[in-house]
Amino acid sequence: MSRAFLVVMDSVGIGGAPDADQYFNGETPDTGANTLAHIAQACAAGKAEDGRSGPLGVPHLDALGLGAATRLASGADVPGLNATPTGFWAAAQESSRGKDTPSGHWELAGVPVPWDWGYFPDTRPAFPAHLTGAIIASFGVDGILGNCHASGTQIINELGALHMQTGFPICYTSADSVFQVAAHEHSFGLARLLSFCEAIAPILHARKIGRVIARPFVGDEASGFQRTGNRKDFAISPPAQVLTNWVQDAGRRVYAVGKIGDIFSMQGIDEVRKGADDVLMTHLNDLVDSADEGSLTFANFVEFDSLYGHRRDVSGYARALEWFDAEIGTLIPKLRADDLLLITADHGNDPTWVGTDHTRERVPVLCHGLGTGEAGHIGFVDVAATVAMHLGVAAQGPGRSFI
Ligand SMILES: O=P(O)(O)O[C@H]1O[C@H](CO)[C@@H](O)[C@H]1O
Ligand SMILES: [Mn+2]
Ligand SMILES: [Mn+2]
Repeated sequence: MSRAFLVVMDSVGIGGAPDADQYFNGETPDTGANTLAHIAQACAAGKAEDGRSGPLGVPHLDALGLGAATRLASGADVPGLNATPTGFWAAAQESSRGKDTPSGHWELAGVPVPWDWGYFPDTRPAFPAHLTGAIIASFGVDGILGNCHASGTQIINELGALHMQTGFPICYTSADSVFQVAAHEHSFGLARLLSFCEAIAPILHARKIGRVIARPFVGDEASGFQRTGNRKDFAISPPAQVLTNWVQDAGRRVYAVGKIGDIFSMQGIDEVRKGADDVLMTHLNDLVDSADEGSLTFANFVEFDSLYGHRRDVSGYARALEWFDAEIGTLIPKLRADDLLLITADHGNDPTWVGTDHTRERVPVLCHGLGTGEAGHIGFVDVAATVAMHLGVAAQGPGRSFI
């Protein structure tokens, strides 16, 4: 029985979203944002030389169709990515009204978001007084810090010391539908932070805020503060059965690598493997070696987004792409003849753009195991239908298989 490996490169957009003018970083619309093309252009111009050098080197992704998909999506110049694809590729457009991780993943898994997400205004305070009051009461603290839009790494450096003095959690949001809580793992307590976030999640979910995210950190004022790997997302459940349910209901095994379990509130998932991206790559390789016949492995590699996109770090993003590409180059030869490897993304996060938020973009769909060809422009939902078709399980919802 054939197996499928669905791999999301978090935030590796390829520009060209026709509705980008409806999405913003601050006051600036996302029109023209193009994560992959702008990184490739910066590399070719010698402007991404920190820890790497020269044109963007992603030959394995390019051979699958990354350069071709980017040119189709946006017409952009993609220096260094000039391969004639030997994979099967497409450029996918999102219909959900949201440029966040759950919206992108749910739609890739076959279910566009049927509602409008709740957001907090970019004002100070960002949270309405009655919500802040409910949160303070639920936490059993005398106040909160932050109460604004922020970049998570910046705000812990600004408020980490005050947080340790007062014991007040740092609450912040972004252009996404999120309520984030940063607190010190030792002075505040990791278990306390997690139970706190779990307790307030229903209040936020009722307002269609997609996720409450615990953001634990360590360190001190003298040496600086660092976030740890103990982040945890408390997300609204998808509104309908998704690809993972379809596969599991057909009696197949579903493996989640990285934060997929959190994104889908564990719906349809049998086994979770977590860690930093290098650890996740080891898990993915192990699953290529050992995943059950007929199974789905669904993986998310988040560090493109969390370490480099939001931080507007072009060199770092390029290094991550080059690392990922080399890893994929060693993984592909280990796949079985009837395996499908489908590599895609959930939204953009152009590190050359203004602000620190995601960017509305099309995404690449790069397939190994379907021969050579192209599907042109497709929808995110068609990814789920295609994976289901490959596995021989029934698909639901609006997606159409491109095989
Ligand atoms: O700046 P940090 O805390 O990484 O926040 C980012 O992470 C959130 C969830 O992915 C996004 O909404 C974005 O704001
Ligand atoms: Mn994402
Ligand atoms: Mn993000």
